[in-house]
Formats: sequence, structure tokens, C-alpha cells
Amino acid sequence: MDLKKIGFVGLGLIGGSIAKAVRTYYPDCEIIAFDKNRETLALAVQEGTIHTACSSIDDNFKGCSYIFLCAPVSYNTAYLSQLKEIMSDGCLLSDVGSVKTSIHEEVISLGLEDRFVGGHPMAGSEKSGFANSKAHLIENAYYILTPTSKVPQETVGRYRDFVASLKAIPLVLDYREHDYITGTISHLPHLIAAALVNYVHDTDTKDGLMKALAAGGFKDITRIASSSPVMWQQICLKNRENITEILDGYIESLRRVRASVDAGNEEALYSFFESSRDYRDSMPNSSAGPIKKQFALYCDIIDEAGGIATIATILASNNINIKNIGIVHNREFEEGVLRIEFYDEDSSAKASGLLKKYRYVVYEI
Ligand SMILES: NC(=O)C1=CN([C@@H]2O[C@H](COP(=O)(O)OP(=O)(O)OC[C@H]3O[C@@H](n4cnc5c(N)ncnc54)[C@H](O)[C@@H]3O)[C@@H](O)[C@H]2O)C=CC1
Ligand SMILES: O=C(O)C(=O)Cc1ccc(O)cc1
Repeated sequence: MDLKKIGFVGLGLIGGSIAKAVRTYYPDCEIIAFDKNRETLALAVQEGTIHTACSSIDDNFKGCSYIFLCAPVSYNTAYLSQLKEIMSDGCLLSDVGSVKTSIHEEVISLGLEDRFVGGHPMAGSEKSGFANSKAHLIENAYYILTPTSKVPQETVGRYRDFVASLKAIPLVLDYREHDYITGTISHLPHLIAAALVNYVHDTDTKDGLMKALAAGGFKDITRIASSSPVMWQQICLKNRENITEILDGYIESLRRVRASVDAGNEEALYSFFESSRDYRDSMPNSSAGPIKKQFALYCDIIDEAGGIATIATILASNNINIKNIGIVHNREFEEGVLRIEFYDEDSSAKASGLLKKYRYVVYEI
């Protein structure tokens, strides 16, 4: 694929990750970016991810093959009119926003329909900012594309191939269907997680026992409550109608289970948990999808200088790549343990065997 120049507006977790993937797979492609945060741009230039840091959406964006809008959703929509004035013929505009209808409506009203393919990588995390971006963030994740009906099929096909070349899995959807689906499987869970955390905050005992005792289950389902408030504020504002309807349906389902609990209905309660277990267990256990499977193990480590380095050396000398490594202090591991995360199941299994051979105590959780 002959790509000369790609532009980014917003270079945080997602923009930065896509830029890094482009840098990896298209080393000759020029990358330019505008972000309202100057430090982000300086870091991206310093790390060699981008060539040019732009102080606004300026003439540097002329000549781009693709321009990615990667700021929070309302800002992406607001920038369209500025981009319309600058983008060259042949430039395709895309975004990565979690909501699609609002940007499609603005694209239609600005007459940009033949130049816009909406995009949404179903990958990410509760972390934000360029510093947390990674070239492989979108790898093996679904990447939803919402082309308008006026973009030529050939252009859609080329964009689809481009997304696949970054190792993501493209999937074309209608933008309205996208917003209903993500409203249920992504926006609702973020609201539930935030509401649950706020509920614990508001009802905790004076000495904060709930916070202290909150264990694995609570932490599993509330990880995403640590996400960017501005990003989620804008998602809720832009997907308001879907989210309201979905919340109504969900609150109704909570009312039904409340009635079963209140009535002591053994059968209803059993079948409630049985059906959720069966459906959850039937979900594909691959890394594709917004919640990526993590391949991690925990290992007791002697508290002495060089302890982590020794383990890292053992793994590196056996060609096992570490994705993340760090000491964890929590109630399950009073003394603190080392958590090592890998890129795949195979590496995790090999590392476990190897560390056990070196007489480390390893926990696979
Ligand atoms: N965080 C996630 O897991 C995912 C996020 N998305 C979507 O990606 C987009 C970006 O999200 P993240 O990268 O996670 O957020 P982020 O907070 O990591 O990055 C946003 C970047 O945009 C910049 N920015 C904010 N306002 C701006 C403005 N007015 N003009 C120029 N730059 C501005 C920020 O300085 C920051 O560098 C959002 O639209 C979000 O809906 C899509 C998939 C996953
Ligand atoms: O961290 C997670 O599990 C997520 O759900 C990340 C995420 C956030 C927003 C999106 O539009 C898509 C994915």
C-alpha cells in the first residue's frame, strides 16, 4: 500500500496507538499530528512516532492520504468543518470515536459523505494518553467501519485492507446499528461500573471498610470506572437516546431480580445465575473484542536488589517477551508479589514452567 502521509487530530491512547502501528508497518509513511496538549506532541516527536507536530489543523494536513480524528467524540465532530477546508482531493477522513451517529449526521450536513468512513477500534483500556499508547493495542481486535453510502466500494475496500494491515479485524456495520450495539456492550457497562463505585463511595462505613475489603470480583467489574471522565461524558451526551432506552431495559431487569430476591424465589434466582453463567461461558475466549484476555502470572519475589532483573533475564534469555511487569501489593498477596504479563498464552505457560524450574513460587490466576 502506497501511503505517503497520514494525519492525526488527537494523539492519546487510541490516536497514539494507531500512529505507532502505522510507524511499525509503514516505516516510510510521514506522520503528522495536532493535539491540544503540546507535551504529548513533543513526546511523540521525541520518541520518533510522528514527524511533524502541528499547532492547529493547518496546511500540514494537505496531502494526507488518511486523516484520523482521535479526540473525544464531540471535538471530533466539531473539527469536521475545519478539515473540510484543508483536506486534499483523494484524502479519506476517518475517526475512532465510540459513537457514530452524531459524526455521520455532521458529515452529511457538511457534504463530506463521499470522503468519510467512520471507524471504531473495539480495543482500549481504562488508561488514557499517548504515554499509554502501544502499536499492538488494536492487534487482533475488531475494528468497526461505518462507511457512508456515498463512499465508493473500492475506497471502502482499500480502507478495510489498511485497517487489516495494522493487524486489526475490520467489520463493516451501519452507524445506527453500531450505536445501539456499543450502547449495550460498552456504554452501559461503563455506566454500571461508575455507578457501582460511586455507590460504594456513598454508602461505605465511616472507617472505609467497604473500600478496604473490596476484592477481586468488585475490582474485575469496576476496572473501567477508572476511565477518562471527559471521554465518557461526551459518549453519553452523543449516544443519549440509545443509552436512555438501554438503561431503562437494564433497570427493568434489575427490578425483576430484585423481586426474586425479595420473594425468596429459589428457582428464579438459580435460573438467573445459571443462564448468566452459561451465556458468559459461551463467549469466545479469544483476544478479539474490547476486553482483551490478559496472560499474566504472579510470582513470589525475594525482596532484594536485582530480584526483578534476575527474572527478566531468565525470561529474555529464553526469548519470552514481557508485556508488563511490576510489584503488586494488595490483600490477596500480603507481602507483595511480582505480576508479569505476556503477549500470549503460550509465553505465559512457558514462563511459568521456566520460573518453577528455577524454584520460584508461581501463581497462575
Ligand atoms: N479509550 C478507549 O479505550 C477507546 C476510545 N475510543 C475513542 O477514541 C477517542 C480518543 O480516546 P482516547 O485515545 O482513549 O482518549 P485520550 O484521552 O487518551 O486521548 C485523547 C487525546 O485528544 C486530545 N484532545 C482532547 N481534546 C482535544 C481537542 N479539542 N483538540 C485536539 N486534541 C484534543 C488529548 O490531549 C489527548 O491526547 C474517543 O473518541 C473515544 O471515544 C475508541 C476505542 C477505545
Ligand atoms: O477497557 C475496556 O475494556 C474497554 O471497554 C475499552 C473501550 C472503551 C471505549 C470503547 O469505545 C471501546 C473500548
